Amino acid sequence: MKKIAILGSTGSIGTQTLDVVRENGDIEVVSLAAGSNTELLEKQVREFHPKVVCVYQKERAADLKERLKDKTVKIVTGMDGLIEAACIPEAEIVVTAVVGMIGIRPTIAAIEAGKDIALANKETLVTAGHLIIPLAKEKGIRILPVDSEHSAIFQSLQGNAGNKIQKILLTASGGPFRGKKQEDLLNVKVEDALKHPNWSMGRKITIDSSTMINKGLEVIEAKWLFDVSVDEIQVVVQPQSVIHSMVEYEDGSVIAQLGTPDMKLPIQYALYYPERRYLPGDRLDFWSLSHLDFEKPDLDTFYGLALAYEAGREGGSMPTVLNAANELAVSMFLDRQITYLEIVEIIEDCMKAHKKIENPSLEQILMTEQETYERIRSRR
Ligand SMILES: NC(=O)C1=CN([C@@H]2O[C@H](COP(=O)(O)OP(=O)(O)OC[C@H]3O[C@@H](n4cnc5c(N)ncnc54)[C@H](OP(=O)(O)O)[C@@H]3O)[C@@H](O)[C@H]2O)C=CC1
Ligand SMILES: CC(=O)[C@@H](O)[C@H](O)COP(=O)(O)O
Ligand SMILES: [Mn+2]
Repeated sequence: MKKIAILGSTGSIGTQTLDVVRENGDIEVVSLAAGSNTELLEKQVREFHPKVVCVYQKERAADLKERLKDKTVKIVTGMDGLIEAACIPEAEIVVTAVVGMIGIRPTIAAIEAGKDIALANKETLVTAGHLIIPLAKEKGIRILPVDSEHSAIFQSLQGNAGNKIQKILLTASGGPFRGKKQEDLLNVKVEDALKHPNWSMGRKITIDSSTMINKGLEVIEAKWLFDVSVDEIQVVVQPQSVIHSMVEYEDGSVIAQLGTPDMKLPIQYALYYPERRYLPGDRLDFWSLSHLDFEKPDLDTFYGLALAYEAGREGGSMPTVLNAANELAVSMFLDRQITYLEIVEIIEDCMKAHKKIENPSLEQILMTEQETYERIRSRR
């Protein structure tokens, strides 16, 4: 039995990971972690019987203890608890499906403890890729991509070890506002931005897709995962989200991975790599799929993507500023404290004001995060 830990088990990726576990029947879940959703954590503990369960918010721990008083499960909380869930000795693979750069410390701790990482939590690699990738190499652990595009690239690289990549073609749906101009986005409501055309996902990433900041984060994520520069990554809008990404080799061959938009595929591929298993669900039907479209991204309207390229080129602490500013701005937009267009305005303002640190330590990354939050809060 393969043994896994799931950080972010109550979210979109976390629950789909548990679907994959349930459908296969040969994976043991040894720890679970979430932020505050004790109701769902209780159900998950009763179904999957982990040894450790973490609820990050300390004020929710008493509720979880009460709910699980008849069960023999260790209940932990806070950052120490999240790290304990990530480092549980039994786990071979840690699925990092928490949202945001809160994932940095447990991911680093899990790598140090020798765990393979099935990585969905892109914000961790965006902000701390320069620490995580060398550490993973040093410890000889695998970082298996879960993000659909990165899984597609990883799949397109199979059997091509040693061959030079000419470029990575990172596909984007274009989000719900594809084809719109800045002036069309003045009055965007939260509900409009949460309508992703193809994927059902958590709220934060869905907003990120609508601004195309998600694609910007993915460019930086791909830079770290595949050891390329951001300028070797070309974003291609593919509105149907059927081509999940592609790799162009130096002989001009382009290898792609295609499929229906279903995150269970990359999750299962990461958990069983290099094995492919049967996955129930819809299949692509090329007789009814009449056409596929391709477009160049509109970097004037979606200039957050251009800012992400800039942050990726600059490196150092700049991607942390991009990411932290986005995390706070998106949560403020979701709380209806700022307008839609202010999300990217805030990111640009924070990046302009930041004095870059070349090779930031973990402490400097977390300090930069706090400084970015303080700058945004002092705007009001
Ligand atoms: N959803 C998708 O299809 C895809 C997601 N990703 C990436 O995967 C990650 C997760 O996304 P998604 O599943 O959509 O997000 P969700 O918002 O659906 O889920 C987030 C999860 O993280 C937990 N969480 C939040 N804060 C903490 C904390 N401080 N400590 C522990 N757990 C915490 C939440 O717990 P609680 O429920 O208690 O708040 C929840 O389980 C993101 O980085 C996203 O970019 C990448 C590709 C596709
Ligand atoms: C499913 C997944 O991996 C998301 O990151 C998805 O790619 C979002 O879609 P867009 O950012 O392309 O709109
Ligand atoms: Mn993606």
